[in-house]
Amino acid sequence: MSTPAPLKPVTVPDLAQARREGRRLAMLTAYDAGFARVFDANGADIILVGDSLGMVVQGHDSTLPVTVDDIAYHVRAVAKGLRRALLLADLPFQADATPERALEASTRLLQAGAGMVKLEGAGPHKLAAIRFLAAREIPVSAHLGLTPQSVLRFGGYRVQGREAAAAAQLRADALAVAEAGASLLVLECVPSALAADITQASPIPTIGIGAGPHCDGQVLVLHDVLGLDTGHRRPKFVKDFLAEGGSVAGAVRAYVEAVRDGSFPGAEHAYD
Ligand SMILES: Nc1nc(=O)c2c([nH]1)NC[C@@H]1CN(c3ccc(C(=O)N[C@@H](CCC(=O)O)C(=O)O)cc3)CN21
Ligand SMILES: CC(C)C(=O)C(=O)O
Ligand SMILES: [Mg+2]
Repeated sequence: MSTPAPLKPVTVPDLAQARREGRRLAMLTAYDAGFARVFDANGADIILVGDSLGMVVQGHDSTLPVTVDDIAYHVRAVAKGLRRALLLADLPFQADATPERALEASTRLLQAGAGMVKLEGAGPHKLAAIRFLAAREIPVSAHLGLTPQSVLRFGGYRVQGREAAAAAQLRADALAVAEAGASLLVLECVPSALAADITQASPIPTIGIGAGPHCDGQVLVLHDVLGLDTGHRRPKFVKDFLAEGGSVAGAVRAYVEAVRDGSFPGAEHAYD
């Protein structure tokens, strides 16, 4: 019996380095130490404690009920399972309503074990929060396109950026979040051509979910990568990797491999 070789943990600068080297990033959500451990051991680069937990763990039909306490609880659990992957934590609904609230929530999440926080949108308050956090040594990921915390305004979970004006706004927002200091950008449910254009224009790496194959990485929710029925409508962009992987570990290996070699997402998982 030998102890496993020490793993080099994924750091924030590694994200930009991966993009420069053309290595795609594979990200998954996890909510507990058990899954986090298996995801980490099988190659996931980033583990997200997403506010999607409101839907897939708590059973709500939106992410709005999730609190900072909820995210912090799951961050503590997930952190115990990680050796290599970067731990990203969502700022839940209204935790980013003011820069001061965002700083307090983010500090708690970093102290609970996260390495970066993510917030949705690029409105004036959101850009101010990104700027405030980045200036205070808190790595930030932005999240644009279908931002689930905007579900009441959107009137449902709809593809974003289909019209020319909306696409131009999204492109401008992507540049603005990077300028404000974000180090990563999640693009959710946008047409593939728009995500490709934004990825090319963006100074920071992009991670797609329902954003086609031309992003610098991909993310899926744990339940979706394993084909679980969550009781909610199954989005077009998900793929059940358990079928081909044969086990949870095998599913993660298949997902990571497919992201790295560019075979996932296929045209059937994208919007045009
Ligand atoms: N299990 C799960 N997976 C997710 O990816 C996810 C969650 N839960 N909860 C939080 C948000 C909500 N998300 C969603 C939910 C529904 C659609 C959806 O039904 N999309 C339609 C688009 C219809 C259209 O405008 O054309 C689809 O058919 O894919 C997309 C993203 C993504 N996030
Ligand atoms: C789907 C991803 C990007 C997310 O924000 C979440 O899981 O909450
Ligand atoms: Mg989220």
